[in-house]
Amino acid sequence: MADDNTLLQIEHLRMQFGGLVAVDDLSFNVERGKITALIGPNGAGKTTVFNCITGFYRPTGGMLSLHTNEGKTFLLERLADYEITKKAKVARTFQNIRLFTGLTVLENLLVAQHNELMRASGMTVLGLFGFPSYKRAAKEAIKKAEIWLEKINLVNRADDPAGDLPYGDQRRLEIARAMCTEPQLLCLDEPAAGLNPKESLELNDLLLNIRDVEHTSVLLIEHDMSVVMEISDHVVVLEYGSKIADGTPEMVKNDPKVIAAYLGVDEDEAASGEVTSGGEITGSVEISETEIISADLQEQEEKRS
Ligand SMILES: Nc1ncnc2c1ncn2[C@@H]1O[C@H](COP(=O)(O)OP(=O)(O)OP(=O)(O)O)[C@@H](O)[C@H]1O
Repeated sequence: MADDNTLLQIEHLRMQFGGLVAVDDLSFNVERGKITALIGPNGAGKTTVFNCITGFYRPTGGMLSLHTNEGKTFLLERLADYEITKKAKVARTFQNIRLFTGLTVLENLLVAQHNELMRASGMTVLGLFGFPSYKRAAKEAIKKAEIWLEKINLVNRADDPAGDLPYGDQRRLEIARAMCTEPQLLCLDEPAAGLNPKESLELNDLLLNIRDVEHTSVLLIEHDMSVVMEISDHVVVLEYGSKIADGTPEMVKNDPKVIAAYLGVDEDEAASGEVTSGGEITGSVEISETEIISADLQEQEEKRS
């Protein structure tokens, strides 16, 4: 059910690749002004859901209704990817960083505003030189870039090539670049992948700022439980393409189905409180964040190398 607080309503989403059902009858809502995390073991279908939302894949079935803050509704499954970005105001980042590494940090933030600048130029070369609207838009673009440079603490590196930045700074720059397009929904695919604990904390601060100051809704795929449990308002858990849990971080963390999915044990075993990921017998079971985090760090290291 959607109400005024629902920004994105996903209903009975299905995505099939030949004989493989990657996402099966998935329904959940992304609330306006909240951080929603989509989690699940490798291959659960998380990135496929993102690809359906952002128009990279045309879903096999289901509806994706985006209700903008201005009261318009867009059926994303019927739009091309560029329309989803431009009209429905959905921005995304990818698992692998996709900055323009040869451009400076500032240029990366300005390129993101290219559409706005072209519109202000009247789409003509003359416009580029003469239109007052273009000059005004250019000034605003620089102002917006400066604001984001400050938010991500990179004012001093504005003129350096983006590719020279440390990994954590590149991740935050990519998010800032997406924010320069003024999205209503920001989709982040594993933003904490490969970050060290200090960089993870900086990422948390940035995402909380995006929610609380920019009032932008965030949907994030994340394996790093220190990020998910710390900043999410709502967590949806997928396993084999289906939803197995949907609730607050606290509810999800203690759900036997989720514990079983992560630890690779039976749900009954998980519910009985007798199994840990190391196979030891204990009196209580909860997803061990440190164990998941260390397993993820190992995986992230492998992805980076
Ligand atoms: N274009 C595609 N063609 C065929 N199969 C695909 C395609 N994209 C994804 N899949 C399959 O769909 C399933 C879900 O993949 P997906 O990448 O969505 O999982 P994920 O939860 O994001 O995994 P991870 O956490 O490892 O990134 C996998 O079995 C994957 O191999």
